[in-house]
Amino acid sequence: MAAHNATHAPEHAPDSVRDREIEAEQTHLDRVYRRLEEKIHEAEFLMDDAAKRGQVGTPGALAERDAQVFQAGVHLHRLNSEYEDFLFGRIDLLLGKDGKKGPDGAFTSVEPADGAIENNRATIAETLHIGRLGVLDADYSPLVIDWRAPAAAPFYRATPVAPGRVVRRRVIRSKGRKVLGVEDDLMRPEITATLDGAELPAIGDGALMAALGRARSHTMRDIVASIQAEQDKVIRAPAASVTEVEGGPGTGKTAVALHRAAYLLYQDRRRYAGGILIVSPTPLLVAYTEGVLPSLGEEGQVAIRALGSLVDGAEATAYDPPAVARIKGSSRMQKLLRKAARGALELAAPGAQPTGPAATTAAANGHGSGARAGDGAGNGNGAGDAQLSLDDLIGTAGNETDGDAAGNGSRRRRTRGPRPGPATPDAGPPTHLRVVAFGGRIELEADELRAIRQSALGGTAPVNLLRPRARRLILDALWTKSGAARRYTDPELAAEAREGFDEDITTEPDFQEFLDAWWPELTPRGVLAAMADERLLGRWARRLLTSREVRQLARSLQRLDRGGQGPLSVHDVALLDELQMVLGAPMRPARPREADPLDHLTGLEELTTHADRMGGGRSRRERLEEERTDYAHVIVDEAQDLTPMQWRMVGRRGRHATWTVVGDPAQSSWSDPDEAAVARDEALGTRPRRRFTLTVNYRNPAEIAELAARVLALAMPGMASPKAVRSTGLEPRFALTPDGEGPDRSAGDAALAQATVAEAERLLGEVDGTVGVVVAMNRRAQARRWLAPLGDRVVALGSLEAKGLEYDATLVVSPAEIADESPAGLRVLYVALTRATQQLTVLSAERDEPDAAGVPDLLRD
Ligand SMILES: Nc1ncnc2c1ncn2[C@@H]1O[C@H](COP(=O)(O)OP(=O)(O)OP(=O)(O)O)[C@@H](O)[C@H]1O
Repeated sequence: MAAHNATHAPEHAPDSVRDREIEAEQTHLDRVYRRLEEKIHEAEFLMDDAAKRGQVGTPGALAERDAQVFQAGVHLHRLNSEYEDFLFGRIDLLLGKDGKKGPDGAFTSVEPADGAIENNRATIAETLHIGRLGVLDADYSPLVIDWRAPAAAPFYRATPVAPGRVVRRRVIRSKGRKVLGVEDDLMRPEITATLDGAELPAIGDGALMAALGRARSHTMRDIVASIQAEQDKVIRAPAASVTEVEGGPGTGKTAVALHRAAYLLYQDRRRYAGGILIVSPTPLLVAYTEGVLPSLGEEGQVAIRALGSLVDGAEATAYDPPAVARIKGSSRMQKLLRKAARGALELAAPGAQPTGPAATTAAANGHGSGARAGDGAGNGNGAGDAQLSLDDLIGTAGNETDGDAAGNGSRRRRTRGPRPGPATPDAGPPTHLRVVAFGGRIELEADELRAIRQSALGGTAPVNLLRPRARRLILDALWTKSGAARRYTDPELAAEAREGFDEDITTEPDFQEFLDAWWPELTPRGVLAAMADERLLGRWARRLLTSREVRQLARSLQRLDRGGQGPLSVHDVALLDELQMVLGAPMRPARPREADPLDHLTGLEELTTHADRMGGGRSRRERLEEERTDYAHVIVDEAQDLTPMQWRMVGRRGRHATWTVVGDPAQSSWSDPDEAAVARDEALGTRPRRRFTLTVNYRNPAEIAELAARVLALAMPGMASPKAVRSTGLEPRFALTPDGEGPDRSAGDAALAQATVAEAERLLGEVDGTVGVVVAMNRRAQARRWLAPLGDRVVALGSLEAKGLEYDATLVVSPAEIADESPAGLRVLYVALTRATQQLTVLSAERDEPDAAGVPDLLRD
């Protein structure tokens, strides 16, 4: 049921009635604030009392005290927060069918009692006020119902078709403690209802329209006062599975996703506090939306992260052209990265931790080891032939030899030349290992070392975690070559001798250096940097990428230095995450994923809980961070844009999670949706799925939606566009600019700049709020320069950056340029055309082939 005809806006009531109704709501709000003040005093007393009780008591009592302090603190913090509209709704209801009340004091029945309406007349039996938090009066009657409580559901769900008990739904607008206005929707316009003997009046034009008409700012507002029925179903859907939501532009997918997070926290705070991750496509969308949850009273409980900052220490700042993005996002990268990680081992330095030099030479003093080995083999049992003397231990790199050191059996550390610094890729890994033991040399040559490496790499375990296995294989090989095993008939003695042998070798710093160089600890950034070498990449990418793709990929990675430092793209970040898995050691977030609610409480920052004190010295924050490499619920916004590699990255964060996935295939900027669908299925696993579709466009006026639908028909023939909920009577405007692609490109650009600025200025004069100017990605920087003088109400955006955002007015510059950017260009253009809440201007260059009216070819009927 479409929301725009789901509510009946009432006739205008006279001002005196309006004033009286506002006055009535003011009286209620005053009562609520008086009660809140009482609650604040109670909370303060509780905290004071708890602090006085100090450290005394049993562990159980202390834990209980901590819990009390925590609860009181959270409550206090919330009550003290300045909400613009703490109380925002009211429903007037008929008597319930069974007359039963729930724990919040409200009737539970959805349906009215038989006989509640007679001859189209009825009496209001219950009035509920809805707010951001529940507040009970001293006698436990509900003063305000939390918007997420079951009793509040009819506020969102009731429609004239299925009104249930609701007669009138009212949205109350307030600022601080002052009620500013009310907007009513009648769910049963055909009946005359009375409240306390007086007829129930209806005020205003309907809450939804009032909300939609407001000017947009740089941050998104919550929609708690006007959530529509189809949206409410998604918000309150059970969390036990995967909730998939599709809907066109402006249908409220992002808004619904955010409100769902708040709802889940309300439903099961113990499970979800700090454990919900919202993945957003861009930092711009994160910045736009991150104020919504705090406005719903959920400060610091949900991690909202952009795809480019999901990984420890990485922050995407660079942009990959579509062809490169396509390679990096493709699931072929999985295999390629595994090969690259294994291949990087051969390079000694790329990917190696830059700690410690590679062992290109080595010598050991052998004292401790020789003595110990001797003790073990000789002393105890007189097995004279067991004189193990580990004299020297040498690893060599390249063609460097250590004949002297090996030959003279010196027990002193040799004097060396300057030790090598951190290994460079050119140095290569050591190719020999030489140990002098039992007075003779034991050597492992290049092919033997290679065979050992191959054998160690045989499994699927992470490369860095295979090092101990490789070390063991080396020791086995050295022991076998020493022939020592043959000298022992007694297995116990043999084992003892072997133990001594191993210990002597492994405690030598030079052996450690050899290992560091031969099996370096690889880092994701290092491996990525190694892939910038086209020749190596070509080897690793055999049968996976074409030679053209190899060239494109290698070039794009050349913006990183050898350690892998340098600007990363959003696609590189997913590769780093994959490499982290291939190499081993789980990623940790750089920043805390969630703020500890305790930190927000004035005066409580210093407080430690009993659990903290018992927690082995780790802070509460540290424990929370550790717990949250895996989330309890993952919400993916703009899911249509995730590449296969990004799905893998996000999937790893929700292995045990339930999911909410919202998106619109028609807005996908990823070129191969089928490949992404496979990766998405893998990430979501076999959990049952619940699907919802949102059908009403709350953002664009019908005039703009209609124009965008023409591009939708080209981009995704047959796909239905959502129904616009309102119309402004303002048709989109078409403007022309001289061609930007002529022989003198700079002259063309100057003309484009002039036209862009002029149109943006015109729009600034037309709307109160923001103006978004959308250009092709490669014009981003240019457009920012052009528009900088116009102030911060104007924002210049590359086409891919516009995702999810909205502006009062939008200027789309050269649709053809945007559409030609990538194979998904038409869908990206569809996104650009659906950003405006009020006015749209399309500026064409010659490339757009505009007609006489200035309408570009792509947008003609
Ligand atoms: N029930 C509602 N009441 C008031 N405003 C609403 C409602 N639903 C959505 N909106 C508003 O409509 C606009 C579009 O919502 P939102 O950005 O969530 O849509 P979307 O489906 O994510 O769009 P897109 O796919 O284009 O990113 C926002 O300004 C949002 O606040």
